[in-house]
Amino acid sequence: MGGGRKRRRRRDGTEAPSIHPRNRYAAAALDFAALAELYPSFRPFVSVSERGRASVDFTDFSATRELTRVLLLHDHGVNWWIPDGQLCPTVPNRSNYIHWIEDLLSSNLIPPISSSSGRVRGFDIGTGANCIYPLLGASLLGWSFVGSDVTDVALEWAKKNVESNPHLAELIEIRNANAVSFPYESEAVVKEDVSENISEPAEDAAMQKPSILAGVVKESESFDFCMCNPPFFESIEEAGLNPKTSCGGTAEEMVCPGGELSFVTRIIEDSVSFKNSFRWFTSMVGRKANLKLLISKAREAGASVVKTTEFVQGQTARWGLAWSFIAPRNLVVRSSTPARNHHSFMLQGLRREHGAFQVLKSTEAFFRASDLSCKTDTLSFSVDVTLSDEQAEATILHGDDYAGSLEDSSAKLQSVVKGISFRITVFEQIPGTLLIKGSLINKALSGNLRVSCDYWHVS
Ligand SMILES: C[S@@+](CC[C@H](N)C(=O)[O-])C[C@H]1O[C@@H](n2cnc3c(N)ncnc32)[C@H](O)[C@@H]1O
Repeated sequence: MGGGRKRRRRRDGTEAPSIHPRNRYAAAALDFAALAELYPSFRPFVSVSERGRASVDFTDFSATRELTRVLLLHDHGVNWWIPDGQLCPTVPNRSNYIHWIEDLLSSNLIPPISSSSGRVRGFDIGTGANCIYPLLGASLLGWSFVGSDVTDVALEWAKKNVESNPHLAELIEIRNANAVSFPYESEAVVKEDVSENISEPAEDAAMQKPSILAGVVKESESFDFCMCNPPFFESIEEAGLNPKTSCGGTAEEMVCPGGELSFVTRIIEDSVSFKNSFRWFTSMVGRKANLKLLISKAREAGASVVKTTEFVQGQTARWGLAWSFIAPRNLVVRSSTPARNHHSFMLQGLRREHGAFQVLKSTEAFFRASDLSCKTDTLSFSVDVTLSDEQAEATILHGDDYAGSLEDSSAKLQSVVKGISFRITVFEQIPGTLLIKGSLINKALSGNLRVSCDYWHVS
């Protein structure tokens, strides 16, 4: 629907995160006019400019909700509704988190948990009235879910949204985390970390805090993953207010004492008791400063693997944090090239305490093993990798993503395939965190070739 999406760059020149390539909204912008044509109830919310451009007023909650409703129905076959004021999810944004989990599950880094059946099973902490992650995960990928929440309205409407979809109903169970409320044991740790920001007395709040995993997950249960879009904010004023959109969201949905740092810290603390019951623990995180703190907390808690990503989320940055306690399956360096014009590789099994130098040497060794020529500069911590003309031609011309016939593409590309080389640079950010960047040396090729690297921290 509509025109293609362009890759965006930030002011500092780094590439902004892009929509997940498997996201069904990755290829083209939403075509509001076409949706309005198909769904009369959506028509009043679409205005058309003099130039014929259809748009939706995202500051209008009713418009945002109707768009979500028609997208879920049209693209996912899901019947859905929420009452006024409840948090209204943006379907393309929420889909990115689902696909990231799909990537985590399909990676070989850690083995499946022994009790996993054929069907992927997830736990959505704070599923909300909208129940969006279970509905998307079940309809897109056939996953089964337990979705938990604590408010009456969320529990009632999440159940309604499941029941309105008999084809998915068997896959989704909604649980009340309030039913197992008890004082939270590790409050001292949370209080210490966030005390400056807490807006109400932490001890009172602790006495009322419902459980997150403890007591909600049953004893013999196991899950492939948990996910969470936590209440990000410490006060409703802070939640307030993106004037550019109206996605609703009540105080119960958006706010908790200590904000997301406290909430995700509690998930991390709970995860220690459930280390053998979940393959991956994950959460969304709204602030980069919190992401760094939470990475450290996951490591301190003994996670064997910690992984992060950045999500495309409109104007707002959001991150994904994943951790696992399961021992990594293999200690190897391996490549993964889903499309030949996207040259990506993954460094696995490097010990966490390995510094930039060892990572640089592993990178070099990986490319040498693939018969590529490498020049390492230990002063700038970079390795320049050059493909022979034959390797370059094979890389580009057989790219799965390349549009057009092989003959056409061959003619077009002969002039540009010579001399592909790219530079991998290893940066030490905060101690214990390495950033590995791949960039093309010949910028003229950037339309045809992408280089990326994931570095898996393993302790
Ligand atoms: C930001 S909303 C997310 C809703 C939905 N998952 C989404 O992405 O739109 C956070 C949800 O967490 C719920 N919540 C708060 N504390 C919880 C707890 N201890 N266990 C489960 N859910 C909780 C809130 O009621 C709210 O519905």
